[in-house]
Amino acid sequence: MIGLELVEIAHGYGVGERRVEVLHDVSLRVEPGELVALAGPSGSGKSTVCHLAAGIERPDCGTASLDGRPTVETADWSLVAVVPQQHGLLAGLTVEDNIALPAHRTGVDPAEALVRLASALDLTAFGRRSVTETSLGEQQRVAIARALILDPRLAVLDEPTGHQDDDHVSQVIGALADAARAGSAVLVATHDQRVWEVAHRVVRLEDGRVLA
Ligand SMILES: Nc1ncnc2c1ncn2[C@@H]1O[C@H](COP(=O)(O)OP(=O)(O)OP(=O)(O)O)[C@@H](O)[C@H]1O
Repeated sequence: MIGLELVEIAHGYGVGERRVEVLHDVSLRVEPGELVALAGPSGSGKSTVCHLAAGIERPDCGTASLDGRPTVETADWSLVAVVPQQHGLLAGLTVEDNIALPAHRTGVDPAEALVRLASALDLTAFGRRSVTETSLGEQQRVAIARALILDPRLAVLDEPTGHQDDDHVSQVIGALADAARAGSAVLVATHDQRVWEVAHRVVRLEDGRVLA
């Protein structure tokens, strides 16, 4: 078990008068097989929690760990995979090559998972197209497929339905629920009530604190 553990995290940005304290004493756990939604008003700190959970940043105080190991030391996408708000796709690559990138880097054959995820997320028709020739919603689904291609131990997704219409929201939610069923710990920062409805738990942040 174990999975993701954030323990008594405090985090902020800047120095001196420009210092902003963003998170205060945030503790949160996502077990393998669990889909947890992180809700809260704009500016409450959801993206900051995602960055720390995914190991993109190291917390000022407290710990962010996966199975007991700090996520900031985990560069392996089969362990921690992330969908940032800006998607982070490689512009020079096709849709398929972006999705398969974590597999290619680790020597895993992506063929079966690529077909499955492209179909589940309605990406099959333009797999060979450059990502620069796709819509923002399509790019977001490419980033989600890329995050899930190695069945990661932990997937962290920041507003993964933000650019989707209703049908594609259902597909994204289905893919995240499938990932959790397959054993991933899934943390989703989202304003989208449709994600809250399928999540095992909804954790609410306000002013950088977890509401009881
Ligand atoms: N690099 C940074 N430097 C300074 N302040 C920052 C930085 N990143 C975030 N902040 C501030 O931290 C607070 C929390 O931001 P964060 O992006 O985590 O919120 P959020 O809940 O994800 O918001 P949204 O729902 O609008 O995406 C905000 O007040 C934001 O202005």
